[in-house]
Amino acid sequence: MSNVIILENVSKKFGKVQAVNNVSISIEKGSAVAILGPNGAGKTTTISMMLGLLDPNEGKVELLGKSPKQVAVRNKIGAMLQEVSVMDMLKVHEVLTMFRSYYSSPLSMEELIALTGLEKADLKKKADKLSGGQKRRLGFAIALAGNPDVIFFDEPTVGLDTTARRKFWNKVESLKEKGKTIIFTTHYLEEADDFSERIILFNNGEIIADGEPEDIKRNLTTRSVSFETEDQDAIAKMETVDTVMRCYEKDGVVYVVTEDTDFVLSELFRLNISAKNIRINQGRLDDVFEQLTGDKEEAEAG
Ligand SMILES: Nc1ncnc2c1ncn2[C@@H]1O[C@H](COP(=O)(O)OP(=O)(O)OP(=O)(O)O)[C@@H](O)[C@H]1O
Repeated sequence: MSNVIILENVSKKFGKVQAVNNVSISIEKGSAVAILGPNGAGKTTTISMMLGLLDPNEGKVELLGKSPKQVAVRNKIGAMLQEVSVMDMLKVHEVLTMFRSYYSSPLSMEELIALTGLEKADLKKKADKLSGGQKRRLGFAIALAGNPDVIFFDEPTVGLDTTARRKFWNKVESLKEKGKTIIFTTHYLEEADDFSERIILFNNGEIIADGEPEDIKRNLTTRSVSFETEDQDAIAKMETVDTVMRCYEKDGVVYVVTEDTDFVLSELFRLNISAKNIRINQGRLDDVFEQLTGDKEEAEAG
């Protein structure tokens, strides 16, 4: 399969801040990729370089085999970025007509409405009179105006309620089915897990994990054995077991964090700890994320 985006050893500095550090990424045509990471990890900077909106200090960026700045490339991409500034005095249908005119084979107004969930009544409103959710839909429609092959979304669902979020992702699913390549950043791990087949996890300007959501979860999260027990010494006993990383109690349940849940289970029986409701828990990606954010805050606090 061909790559639509290639970043080779790309770095970007803002003054002394190393926003992106020696990042290499190839993205295949037709894939849906989530760029995930805590605040300030370098996600927006990376997307901006993919789009040719920022120049890297080092490294090479190719979009559809060319420089992202070429008009022929721009004609085939669409982007919904965090700050949408549209001409406020214009009505929604005027904004869309204007954007459609920039492209050689734009989507029809009807298709744009159907794909983005804009209501017919919204079209007559002035852009600055739209609600937050409606503005997002307009941003979405602007991104799709040129019927792009590659679509970028930078935190597209921030501030949307659950229903609006679900509707947005249903629409994105339909774009995926049409074979579009989709790249999005998000803070919502659930979204990355549900709507991408690949997660690229950023931290401090570097890629710290890249793979299928399942693999990322398996590799980055730790598993645990949990159980309920009357045994007051259960934690002390389990802490002596090989492979156990830590033990703690929460809401009356003892958690034993380990990479080898089979071994911990056998030790639980060997040590004669009377336990009920025994479970094996796959760690959650949210925990990894919280840990990364926590590490960063600790580092910043000195
Ligand atoms: N124009 C700029 N000038 C100076 N520093 C910048 C600029 N843009 C980004 N940075 C810095 O570069 C780093 C990466 O920022 P970036 O916006 O790429 O992160 P992010 O992962 O998108 O974060 P968020 O999730 O908060 O949007 C941060 O330390 C940020 O403060």
